[in-house]
Amino acid sequence: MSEYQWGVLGGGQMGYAIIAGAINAGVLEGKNVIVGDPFRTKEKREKWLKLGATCLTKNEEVITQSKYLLLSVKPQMMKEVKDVLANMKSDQTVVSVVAGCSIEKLNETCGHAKVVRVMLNQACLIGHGAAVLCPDKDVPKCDFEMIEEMFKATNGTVDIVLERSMDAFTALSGSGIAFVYQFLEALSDGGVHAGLSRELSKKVAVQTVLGAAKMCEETGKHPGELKDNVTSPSGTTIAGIRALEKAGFRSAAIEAVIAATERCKELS
Ligand SMILES: NC(=O)C1=CN([C@@H]2O[C@H](COP(=O)(O)OP(=O)(O)OC[C@H]3O[C@@H](n4cnc5c(N)ncnc54)[C@H](OP(=O)(O)O)[C@@H]3O)[C@@H](O)[C@H]2O)C=CC1
Ligand SMILES: O=C(O)[C@@H]1CCC=N1
Repeated sequence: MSEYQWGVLGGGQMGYAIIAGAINAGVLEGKNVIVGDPFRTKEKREKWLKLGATCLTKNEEVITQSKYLLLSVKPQMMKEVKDVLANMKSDQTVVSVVAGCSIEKLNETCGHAKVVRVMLNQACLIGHGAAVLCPDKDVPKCDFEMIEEMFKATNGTVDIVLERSMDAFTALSGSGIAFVYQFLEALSDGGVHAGLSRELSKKVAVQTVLGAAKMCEETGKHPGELKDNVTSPSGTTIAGIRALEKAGFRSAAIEAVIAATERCKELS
């Protein structure tokens, strides 16, 4: 369990998912977390207080008191926080999840701090994220191991990758979970159209997606092979697959990842 102080700059969706996930997984304690955010709503502050974290509106105080700093502001907000980040010291490490923000840019912005770029998705809240880490060359081994341990506790997969692939991972993992949510919603809409109750349709759609993902993971088989196993000649599945193909389903999914990758490049 990390006894070091973790600072968070930007206590929104992703900052909360990462820290709450680590606390839930038992690798971090709320009392070691200090969050800098405007806290414009009472609800947001209360969510963090419930974790045992300290909430501050002065980012300077968060920076001076943190060994590790989770940078989780929106890319467009980087200019608002650059003055405080410039004061960071060489014994501090910034862990940035900011889409499209390169290690070079982080080094220019974060004073003398060491830098690790991370991408993942919000399922880290429940220990099922898909994380990729990209440490800068000068990150001390012990600091990187501490960070890696935290992300291993909150993600189903953790890989160390080259920085040039970060935009694609942002699309596949960070945004990809939303594409799956859309598919899930559409699947349960289909069930409702076929006469099922909304509640039961959603429940079965969720379990179906979960089951498909588990089958891919546990059998190690190609999704295409698993699909073939389901598809009886002249059966129901091939009728549905024909409809998906007619609507350009697979191409739409590919285009979604390409569009998100391109947008990530634009953000940088
Ligand atoms: N959302 C996701 O699933 C993922 C997001 N990311 C990345 O994480 C980052 C955060 O995204 P997300 O959590 O969705 O965004 P949010 O808007 O939910 O979180 C950003 C937070 O920063 C706060 N904030 C605004 N100005 C400041 C400031 N000057 N100092 C400190 N905090 C400030 C915002 O407050 P307020 O709302 O009041 O302005 C908000 O709470 C982004 O860079 C994104 O690319 C990466 C992977 C997945
Ligand atoms: O939509 C976004 O820009 C962020 C980055 C990845 C997921 N959400």
